[in-house]
Amino acid sequence: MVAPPDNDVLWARALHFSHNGSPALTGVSLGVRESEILAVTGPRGSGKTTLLQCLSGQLLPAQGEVWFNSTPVHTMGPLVRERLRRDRFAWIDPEPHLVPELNAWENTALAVMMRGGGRRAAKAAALEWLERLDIGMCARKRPHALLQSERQRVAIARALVTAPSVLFADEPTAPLHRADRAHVLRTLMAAARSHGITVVLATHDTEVAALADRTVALLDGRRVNTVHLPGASDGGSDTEGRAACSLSV
Ligand SMILES: Nc1ncnc2c1ncn2[C@@H]1O[C@H](COP(=O)(O)OP(=O)(O)OP(=O)(O)O)[C@@H](O)[C@H]1O
Repeated sequence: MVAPPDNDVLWARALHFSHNGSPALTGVSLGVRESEILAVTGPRGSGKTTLLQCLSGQLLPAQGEVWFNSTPVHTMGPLVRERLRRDRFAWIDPEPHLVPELNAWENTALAVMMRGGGRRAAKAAALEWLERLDIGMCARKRPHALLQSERQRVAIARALVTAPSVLFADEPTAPLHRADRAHVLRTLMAAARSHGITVVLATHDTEVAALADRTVALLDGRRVNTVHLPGASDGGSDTEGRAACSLSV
């Protein structure tokens, strides 16, 4: 077992995964650099979600390795992986999954309290993030009283409020309208950049992928190419440089 390169916060080698015998990933390798925003693109069924689930320790690959910093994730037991996900990672689904009995700020603050944060500080951080995502006025509403797009903003606030090391976002703006989508994405990306959060973003939308530093494309569970964005700078053998990008909230 060889440890990953130092500048990769996440690193995967030759991942294979099958869902009930049908292959979803067949030999995918990639590295994600610290504070990088990486878009994983590909058509429906190409393996994007499965790749994010393997990288985040939700699924164990049948073959291959996943490393977070210098820690092997693929050899961790379920409890250690769970703790890693809770303490260092965050996840945004295409559909918001909120606790129906809790209002918007409580749903958001829950992520902080699960990491051991106090209620008062958790509430303050939650309200700040809801405000930043333009849903401060919904803070006391329960999920059933919110629009789908508002619920998704709450889910995004909940993911950002803990300033995770890595944010996995699986089609995070799928339930939003076009205008909403751009604003929420820019907020998400700007927050990630200002807090140094590494983002792995699954999307089949080229406009969304264009906001990332780098794109990795999948087709039928394999990597097919890498798009270099204008401004990518380094020229080594692995030339997937980081594009200059300035976004503000
Ligand atoms: N729980 C599951 N059970 C069986 N097959 C699955 C399951 N999840 C995914 N698959 C299959 O694995 C393959 C990869 O699916 P995956 O969801 O990772 O792709 P994707 O690129 O994220 O697709 P989408 O954009 O539709 O979410 C597909 O063929 C899919 O049908």
